[in-house]
Amino acid sequence: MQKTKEQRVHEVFEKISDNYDQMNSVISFQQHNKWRNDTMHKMQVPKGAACIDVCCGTADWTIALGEAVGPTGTVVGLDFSQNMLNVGHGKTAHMPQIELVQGNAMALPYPDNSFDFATIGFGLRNVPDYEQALAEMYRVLKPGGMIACLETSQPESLLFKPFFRLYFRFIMPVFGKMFAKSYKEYSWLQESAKTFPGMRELAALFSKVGFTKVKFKPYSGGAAALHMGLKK
Ligand SMILES: C[S@@+](CC[C@H](N)C(=O)[O-])C[C@H]1O[C@@H](n2cnc3c(N)ncnc32)[C@H](O)[C@@H]1O
Repeated sequence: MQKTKEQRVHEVFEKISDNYDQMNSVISFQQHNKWRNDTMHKMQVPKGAACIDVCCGTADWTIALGEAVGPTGTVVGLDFSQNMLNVGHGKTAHMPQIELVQGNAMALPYPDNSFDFATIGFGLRNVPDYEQALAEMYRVLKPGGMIACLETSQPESLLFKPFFRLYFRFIMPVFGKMFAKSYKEYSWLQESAKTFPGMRELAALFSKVGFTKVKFKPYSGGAAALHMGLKK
């Protein structure tokens, strides 16, 4: 029987967890830290806030949120890959405000109106239904709560387009092979990036789910983009 997208993605991340952090720096040329720092600056997360970081992986964004909310706040990092979470546990043991939870982005195990901020970093393109995952984040946010999504995007400049296509098709999987001996797994990353909606299309999906004041910002020529919005 053919595997579903969800099963395939789960296998990929269970397998590459040990090398993920190192690979992430290499394939984004360290840019992912800059993108996240800029996003955190825009979010202005106050001390004491309640946050959820969906598809948290090895917990880098979860940690940034944990630092922002301080000891009086709470941050849930949620991911369906126990191996990715295990790497995250090692990095968050000294931060009691962080709880790492195994769960599915398609059905968040929290009541409506639970969080002030919901983030998803390079996770949305991996889920089987983007709209359902965004609707779940909308549901668990409190009214006035903020969503921030960092994801690969489609460069809009004609100059960049062919470069990105070549990079994703040929260069990124070779990095994968060199560092993680997982050529096949990293091919998945390029495959999912290729079919992910462009910035404007994704912004329209945010609005469709109910978010207001939807804004987006391209990073690195549109290799990635930040989308933000508020729950009514
Ligand atoms: C590319 S990693 C991103 C990790 C982290 N947010 C970061 O920026 O480094 C994508 C993560 O999404 C998780 N994931 C994919 N589909 C999921 C789902 N349906 N529910 C929960 N986690 C999921 C994977 O296990 C993986 O850890």
